[in-house]
Formats: sequence, structure tokens, C-alpha cells
Amino acid sequence: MRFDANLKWLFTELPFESRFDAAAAAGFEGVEYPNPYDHDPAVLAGRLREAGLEQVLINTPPGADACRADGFREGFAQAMEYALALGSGLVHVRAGALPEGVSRERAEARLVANLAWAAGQSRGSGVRLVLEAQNHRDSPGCVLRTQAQAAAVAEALDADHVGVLFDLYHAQVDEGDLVTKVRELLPYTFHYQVADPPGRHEPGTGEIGWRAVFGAIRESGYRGWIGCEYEPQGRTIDGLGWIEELAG
Ligand SMILES: O=C(O)C(=O)[C@H](O)CO
Ligand SMILES: [Mg+2]
Repeated sequence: MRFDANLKWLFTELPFESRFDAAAAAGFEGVEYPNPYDHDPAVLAGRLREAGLEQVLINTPPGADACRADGFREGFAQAMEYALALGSGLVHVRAGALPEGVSRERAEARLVANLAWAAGQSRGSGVRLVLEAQNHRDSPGCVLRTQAQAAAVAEALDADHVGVLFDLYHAQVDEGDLVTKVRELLPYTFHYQVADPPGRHEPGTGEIGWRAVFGAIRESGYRGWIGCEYEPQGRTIDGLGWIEELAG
């Protein structure tokens, strides 16, 4: 299994631009971070190249949520520019939270319409789009609430480059039954993220049965990346033993 380092969450002992070398030195071959937009893409591409890292995932910019009527298209265009400049194979298209005064049905319809447009814009680019359901506690009002809903939206778009970012932390907080969901969602899953509830720290620090979950992922034949999106309990490097212990 291939784990990548989320540089928003890992190696925060260091300034952002130094986290690339730290991730590579710790043995990671890929990185993800949600928000590259405060940085020059050429500088980030240089950091990736020098550290020998692959850019795995970025998000659409904050505020450019797919459930909103305004701002989505400009934000998505910027995300595509960065994805192509960084060689990011995945863009997480943020669904966003239900806007005030807008019904759930209306927000879901906008989400699908915006995604259909984004799927058309990115078709043939080599960049794949992913949708992430987030739990009610960390992301109140998130329009995508369950893994099944995210998969149903991806399926309705009928575009083979749109799939699901299955965040096992969010899924455990609101849903559980992870092994079954790993098996059921396999055709839609383009990316995983890991953290252990309730603390959102390293796998093995909380309530998830990681040996069973990683076993199911391995047996499924999944070949993509698994993003480490957790808050280390101590120094990042001191907390990486779980990879060998639980997933090795
Ligand atoms: O909150 C999460 O789990 C995410 O993956 C978001 O994309 C973070 O930006
Ligand atoms: Mg996540």
C-alpha cells in the first residue's frame, strides 16, 4: 500500500516549504495538501522535483464550493491550473456546507450541475475528480454526508474520471462498518485518507480496527494512494511506526 503525507497536517514542526524534504526523508514518495493557492505553482513544482515527490491531491480553493451558485467555476479553473502545473492526478472538488436559506434539494441539484460542468472541463486532461463526504461534527452542514451519497453522485455523472475520496476518519465518526464500505465502494474509490477518531491522530491511537480495514483494502486490489491526514500526537517522525505495524 502506498501512503502519502498530507503536508497541511504532517511535519508542521517545519515551515510549509521545508515539509517536502522532511516527507521524502521519512520515506514518503507522494504528498497532498488542500490549499496550494498561497504559493507560486512554479515554486511548488520545484520543491516536488527537488524532493523527488509526486503531487497526489489538491482541493478546489476555499469558498469555491460545488453546492453554491457563485464562485465555483472560477475556483475550479484555478484548481485545474494548479493541478496541471504540479502534476496532481487528483482534485478534491469540495462539496461545501449547505448555504443559509437554501434547501438541501436545491444545494444537491447545484452540486450535480456544477460537477457535470467540471467533469466536462477536465475530461481528457489526465486529472481525476474526487468527492468527499465529511462528518457532521467536523464539517457541520456538509452537503455530502455519507460515502453512499458521494458514490451515488459520482455514478450519476457517468464520467469515469469522477470518483470518491473515502476518508476513513469521517466515515467512522458518522457511519462505521468500514470493512463493508471499503468492499462496496471499491469501484468508486480513487483515494483514501486516514486518521483515528476520536482524536484524529495516528492510526492505532483511537477506535478503528486498522488491521481489518487495511486488510480489506489490500484484498480489494486497490492500487491508489492513501493520504495521511491526521494530527500527529507528537513529532511527526516519531509517530510513523503505525505504517509498518498496522499496514506492513
Ligand atoms: O477535512 C477533510 O477531511 C479533508 O480532506 C478536506 O479536504 C481538508 O481540506
Ligand atoms: Mg479528508
